[in-house]
Amino acid sequence: MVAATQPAKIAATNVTVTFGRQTVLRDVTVAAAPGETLAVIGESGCGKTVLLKTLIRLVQPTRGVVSFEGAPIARLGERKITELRRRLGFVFQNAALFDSMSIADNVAFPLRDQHRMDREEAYEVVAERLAEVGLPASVMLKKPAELSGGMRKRVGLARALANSPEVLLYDEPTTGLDPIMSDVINELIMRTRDRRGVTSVVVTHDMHSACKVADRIVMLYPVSRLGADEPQILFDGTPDEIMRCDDRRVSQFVRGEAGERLEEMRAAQG
Ligand SMILES: Nc1ncnc2c1ncn2[C@@H]1O[C@H](COP(=O)(O)OP(=O)(O)OP(=O)(O)O)[C@@H](O)[C@H]1O
Repeated sequence: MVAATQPAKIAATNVTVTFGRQTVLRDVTVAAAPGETLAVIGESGCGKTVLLKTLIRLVQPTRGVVSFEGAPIARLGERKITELRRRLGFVFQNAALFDSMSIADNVAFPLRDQHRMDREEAYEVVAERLAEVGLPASVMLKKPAELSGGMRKRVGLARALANSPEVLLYDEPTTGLDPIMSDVINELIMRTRDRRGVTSVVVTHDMHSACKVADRIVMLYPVSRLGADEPQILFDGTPDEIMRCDDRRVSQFVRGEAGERLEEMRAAQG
């Protein structure tokens, strides 16, 4: 349930991010209410991952404010930001597991590193988290290379859940998976929201996944393709509304049509 009267759990307000001469985010405002699942969609390179990294201060905005429960995070010292990051879980695009560590040690990592749990205590939590993502305890002793891509993604989610975060940030959770395994991940995202009441931000270019898991969808467009006064957020609304959106750039993305990209390719080929 989305509580409209509470401040946003996590928000970026009028955020601009520039690397050298390239502006990747331009005056972007997005907010996730407590318990809400927000999907951020858009074509490759439009700045989705940069937005996610900005929300957890892995990238500093050139302008604008990122806030957590209404409080700007820019002024937090290193100790406070470490405390805040413990309240967030990050599910990386490629699962980002340590190859040389067992699955158990990968999932236990935040518990041992941040909570100073001993191995035995941490492994009890690990077994619970693995069960929560539908993996048997028998995977604990395996190495990441011994698992399928879908299993590794689930281990990545189990690790993000280790600290019982209040906010989960997912970077392309279904990329590279077959449709069945993608749906398993979608179901896990929804189940995690329902069971734990977490706020979620899901970056994806998988429209099916966005429509299934999200309460609200925000679509970004690459700054390089925009006019000087055009907003970078082309759409902000529900999955039902995006299906009826009459902005050609939005409907082409929703339907997976190449549109003017084909014309550009033909022009480049002469
Ligand atoms: N640290 C960085 N330094 C310089 N440029 C960067 C940095 N991080 C990202 N970029 C650039 O920002 C742009 C947006 O990248 P980003 O990874 O956010 O795209 P995306 O929308 O997530 O794409 P994809 O769907 O392909 O993952 C790209 O042109 C990328 O090269």
